[in-house]
Amino acid sequence: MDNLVDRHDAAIPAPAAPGATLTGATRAPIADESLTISNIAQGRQHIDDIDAHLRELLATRRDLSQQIQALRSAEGGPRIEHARENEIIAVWADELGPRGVEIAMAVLTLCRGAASKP
Ligand SMILES: C=C(O[C@@H]1C=C(C(=O)O)C=C[C@H]1O)C(=O)O
Repeated sequence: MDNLVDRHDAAIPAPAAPGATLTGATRAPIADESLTISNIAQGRQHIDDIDAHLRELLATRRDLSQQIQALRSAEGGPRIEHARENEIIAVWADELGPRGVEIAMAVLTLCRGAASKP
């Protein structure tokens, strides 16, 4: 996968090539770093790093989601599975409340496109 940390111009990058394997984190987990800051610029650098990490995770999540959707479609199933999505949304809601629901919905829309009308 591209080095997304240096791609501040990028929106959500293209998914990894089909068949690409997950090799784990490419940098030290942010949680291991000291997040005590001594100035605004340093705090903003941490935030930029976290945002880049989030975008990288989202690209990987979207790729996995699209593979699952393709496998289900190939078996004649629906692309979208509402029961599974409700489980995901509930976890985000438990952790973060109404804003968690909004984030979960945005993540799902990113990963599976717009839900078709019933
Ligand atoms: C990835 C899946 O397919 C769709 C996408 C989901 C997702 O991006 O999390 C969840 C449910 C489905 O609507 C799945 O069923 O797990």
